Amino acid sequence: MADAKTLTVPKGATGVLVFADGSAVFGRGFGSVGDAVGELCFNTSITGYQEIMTDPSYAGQIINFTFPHIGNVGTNVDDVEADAPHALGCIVREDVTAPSNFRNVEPFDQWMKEHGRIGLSGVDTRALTRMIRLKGAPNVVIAHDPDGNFDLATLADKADSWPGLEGMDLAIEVTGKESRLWKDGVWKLGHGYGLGEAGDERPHVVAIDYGAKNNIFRNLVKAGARVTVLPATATYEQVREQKPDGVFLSNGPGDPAATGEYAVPVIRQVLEADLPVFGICLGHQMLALAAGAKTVKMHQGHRGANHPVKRLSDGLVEITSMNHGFAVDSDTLPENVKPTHVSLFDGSNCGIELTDKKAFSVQYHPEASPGPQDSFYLFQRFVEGLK
Ligand SMILES: NC(=O)CC[C@H](N)C(=O)O
Repeated sequence: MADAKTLTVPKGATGVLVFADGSAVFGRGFGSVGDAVGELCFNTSITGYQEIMTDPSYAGQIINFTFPHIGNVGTNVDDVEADAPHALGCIVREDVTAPSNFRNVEPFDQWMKEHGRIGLSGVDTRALTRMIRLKGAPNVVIAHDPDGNFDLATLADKADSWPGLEGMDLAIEVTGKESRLWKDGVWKLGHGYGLGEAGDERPHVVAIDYGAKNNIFRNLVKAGARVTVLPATATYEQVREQKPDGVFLSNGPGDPAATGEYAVPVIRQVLEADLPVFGICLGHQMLALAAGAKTVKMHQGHRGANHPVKRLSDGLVEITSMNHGFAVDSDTLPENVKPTHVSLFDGSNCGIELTDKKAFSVQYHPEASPGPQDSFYLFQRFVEGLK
């Protein structure tokens, strides 16, 4: 690391990561040219970079991938969790090579450029990860310029003046603006996503989209539900108009406490009406807020595809996909909220159930994408409970 205020840009450096304290890490830029400010986090998944980059929960964040080879299978039109990438940029160890995969449609660096996302390669991503583990997730600027012209002091000031994710509501920015009927089922080689089962006899799930990953909706369809997606700002009356059999609360970016300002009152009304509820990640945090618990910002967060979680009912361990930087504070759970899952990495809360309602939620991502399939059963449990 070098001091951005005193050092010049090394020869050949076309990309840089600048920290609020003035330190900097140089490398080679790819994707879009320019700069972006956000929180730096690390993800330990070995596969699924396209799903990770398009997960709307990464809005406002820059991802440091610990796996060294990112981009080498290119990009395709299927492995997406939203229409476009939401992470602002990414940092990778090795330079992005020409894509080698039969499903490739567009090289990773070109895809990043097309969507205005900045990449930085040739960086010691393990050292960055260790730094995040020691000091917590920092606010940074990622910048790319083919001529290596960086005003490092200005970039450091930009990182310094960014307010950070705590208190930031980003769901409002990434949510779909219109209500829509969801159609796709889960992906099959040679068939794509196909259509879910037809017919209106299926239990109707109204899914509130705080920045949802598409694979959640695909899994709800696979589990036998008809899914209608409503924007994050939907009122209780709008939820009710859809005549739901159950309500799903999606994942999403930003601080749950900030997002909860408009979402939590609606969730409370849904609970009062005794509608069954299932929440994932941000949806989990907001169900907990609605029940009277509190959320906290984590030191480094959990992001990867191999996080062990213990199911408290029977001690079974699920290997899960995770992406969160806030957590439900277990010490604040009211009487009627039972913890159901706990992280085996740090003991943090990973699931709750309301004892007096048909409502449960998990902090992890049972839809995987990318990740293990141990927790698909939760979709089944929710949809079967609606019949
Ligand atoms: N994946 C998510 O829904 C993330 C929830 C929340 N934004 C967090 O970082 O904790």
